[in-house]
Amino acid sequence: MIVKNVKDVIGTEYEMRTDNWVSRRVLLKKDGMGFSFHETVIRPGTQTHIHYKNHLEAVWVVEGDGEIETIADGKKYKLEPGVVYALDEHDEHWLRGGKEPLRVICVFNPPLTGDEVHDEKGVYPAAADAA
Ligand SMILES: CC(=O)NCC[C@H](N)C(=O)O
Repeated sequence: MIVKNVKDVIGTEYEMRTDNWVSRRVLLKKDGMGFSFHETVIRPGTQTHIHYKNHLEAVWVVEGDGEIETIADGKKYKLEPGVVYALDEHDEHWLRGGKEPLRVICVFNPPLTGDEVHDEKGVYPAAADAA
């Protein structure tokens, strides 16, 4: 069995920090679960273009506020604690932080290897490339 604490990821190579978000990647491909499992905090007032062409992601909002907008149809969804969204069609979207830090728990399938950040098109590389 694997038991970890997110506190042990903070400040390590598995905590990715960008201008718009910080992601603490607690379970990764190396853990052999078939998915990766992260805590992400989106900084207030930021806007991130995301298009996970190589992954499926589900997101559970636990704290804060924000918004997601799907680019194909311009639909906007308010993000608040309890909201879950799943990018089941690799949906290209804008992720916006609100007034308070937006804390979410996310799952990626296939799992991230650890150091992925969005490229200029909002994509994370496929796991084989990232390994
Ligand atoms: C919700 C979302 O996709 N935020 C960007 C970071 C991502 N959650 C990650 O953990 O790499």
